[in-house]
Amino acid sequence: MGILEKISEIEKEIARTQKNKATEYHLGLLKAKLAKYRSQLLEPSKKGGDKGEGFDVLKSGDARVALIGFPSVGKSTLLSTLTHTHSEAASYEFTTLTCIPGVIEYRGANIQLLDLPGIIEGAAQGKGRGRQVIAVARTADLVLMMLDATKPYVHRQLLEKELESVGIRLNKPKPNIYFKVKKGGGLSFNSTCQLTKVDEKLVQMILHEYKIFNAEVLFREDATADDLIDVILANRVYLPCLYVYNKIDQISIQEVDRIARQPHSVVVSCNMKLNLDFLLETLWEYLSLIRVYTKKPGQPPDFDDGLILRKGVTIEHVCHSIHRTLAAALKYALVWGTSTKYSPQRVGLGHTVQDEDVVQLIKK
Ligand SMILES: Nc1nc2c(ncn2[C@@H]2O[C@H](COP(=O)(O)OP(=O)(O)OP(=O)(O)O)[C@@H](O)[C@H]2O)c(=O)[nH]1
Repeated sequence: MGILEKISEIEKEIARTQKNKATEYHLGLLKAKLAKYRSQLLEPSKKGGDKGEGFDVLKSGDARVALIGFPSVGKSTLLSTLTHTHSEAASYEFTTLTCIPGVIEYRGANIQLLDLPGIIEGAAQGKGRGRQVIAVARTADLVLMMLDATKPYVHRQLLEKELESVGIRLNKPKPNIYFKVKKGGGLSFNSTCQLTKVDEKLVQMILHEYKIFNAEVLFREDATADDLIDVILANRVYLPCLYVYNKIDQISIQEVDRIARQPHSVVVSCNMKLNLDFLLETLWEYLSLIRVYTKKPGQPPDFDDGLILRKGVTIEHVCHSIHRTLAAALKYALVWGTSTKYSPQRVGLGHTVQDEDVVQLIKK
């Protein structure tokens, strides 16, 4: 019997067992067993055959959100409330074993939401499956860090540290440092502003640490040594992060108010369905999604089937998202909406569209 089957057996038995004084020990034992098997699943297998089991989830939909958080913060509850994929929620820890893709359908977009197992401390060092958790997070467009509003702030710091140590940078732009390894000529070091955190010597020492002796380095901002290292390693992932504080039904209104005012933070209660609309709106905003509607000549726009795109895209992207040959065949486009001065306006491939624009494509 595989671990997953053993777990499901125990789960069934727990569900069958009535909760009372007489069954207390039995239940306790079952839960302990369950926890043991579940923690085994969290460890990397020696045979190296644990690649599957829910972690290789295909990227689908218009955007992908990695849900990250400690056990029992309410991730499963959030998933089952917002998506159509059911994930078992329970009052004990480590309910979520596999990474179950749930899809949020919002404003016509499919936002893939991945429910990852609660990260444990030290996950970045390769302990348990935390490593894979982080691998999934790296492929996401956004990290949704779920926190328990009743728990201390240190939880958030721990998670941030975990992500940080595997090279994930949250809500931080890529350091504005130009860096290029050269074949010869030593180090050419320059900056366009005053540097208060590093100097040439430090930069040189860091580079030597990576066995780089010839390079061109240009600081375009007052960056730190850590920023430089990020640029040298070049394998960092810069992701927006939304902190979602759940269980606000358990804390005072003053506390809710204080948390809600923190940057990148949304307060919710999954159980009581409080503020979930605002969470979805914020998610949409953070993912930079827009909707563009197409219209055939002489017909009303198709508002049921919009195109889901990212902020900043042009008519060319609109064409590509319909058919790859369309851009080459385009004569011009007519656009109605906030991106134009008047509606309709005749525009070319380079025109940037905005949310809710209506586009009519005229072919040559
Ligand atoms: N008071 C309160 N409890 C909540 C809320 N949301 C979830 N819970 C409870 O928190 C417990 C854990 O919820 P889950 O959704 O299983 O948490 P999880 O993060 O998926 O936990 P793991 O699967 O162990 O990682 C359950 O008993 C939920 O009923 C909420 O908004 N308020």
